[in-house]
Amino acid sequence: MSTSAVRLDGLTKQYPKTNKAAVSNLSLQIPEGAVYGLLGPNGAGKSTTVMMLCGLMRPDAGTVNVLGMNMQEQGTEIRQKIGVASQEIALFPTLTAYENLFYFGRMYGMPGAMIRSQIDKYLHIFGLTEKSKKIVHTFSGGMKRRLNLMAALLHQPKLVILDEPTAGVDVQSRNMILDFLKDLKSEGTTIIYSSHVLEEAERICSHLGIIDEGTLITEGTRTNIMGAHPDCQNLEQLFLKLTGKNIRD
Ligand SMILES: Nc1ncnc2c1ncn2[C@@H]1O[C@H](COP(=O)(O)OP(=O)(O)OP(=O)(O)O)[C@@H](O)[C@H]1O
Repeated sequence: MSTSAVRLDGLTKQYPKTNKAAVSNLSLQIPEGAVYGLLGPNGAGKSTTVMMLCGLMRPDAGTVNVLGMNMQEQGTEIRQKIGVASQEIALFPTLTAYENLFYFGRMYGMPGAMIRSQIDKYLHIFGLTEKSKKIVHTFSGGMKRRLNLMAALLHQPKLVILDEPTAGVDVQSRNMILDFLKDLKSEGTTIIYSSHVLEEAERICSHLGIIDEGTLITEGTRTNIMGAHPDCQNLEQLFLKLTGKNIRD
């Protein structure tokens, strides 16, 4: 039996001055080594779930267990072992690419020599070696997105959480990012991937969890979920079948 990289039990969160929980009694398990697509329409509760999973937000009820540790008791340790690339680019625009990455390396508590070798490795993988001394605010959307991802990976986390990792990038950058994620999975890293781009989820995710209105409506391996709905030819059809066609605002 595979072990879980993440286990959420009965997670509930309601924001102040709202009349409905954003996440309601949500339980899910993410096996080690999975690429887990956390999918759902706008306002479904994905970001709220991810923030609780990263220890950035405290649930009203329920427990978060990451890499065998309890978030309430070992939050600091967990945060050092995970990598998070948020949808909002979290870089210093007036620093160079290299300076940005070095800053993140220091934040993770890595020794200087290790930071430098990791930076060199990732600059090469993501095709940014030539741009390492350029100021980030001169970068294209695709370059910023790749750098944002590199900053989340520098310390070789066992669990990587990516929120819309290809938002605003061109086809080439997207392809590079998705190929890289496949390689990362083959090295045994667990990846949580939250996105609205279902073709990408279809391409890279081994497991899916679909949430709507704060509740998990289906979860499992992609093959099993698709197999249970033979009337759906692709993930988009399945998604619309399970979450409906009403527009969410
Ligand atoms: N700070 C907040 N205060 C009040 N309500 C919030 C806050 N943040 C989110 N919500 C509400 O909580 C619910 C879940 O939002 P959340 O951002 O988690 O969904 P999401 O699935 O990530 O959506 P999207 O795909 O649009 O990013 C929504 O109804 C949203 O309006």
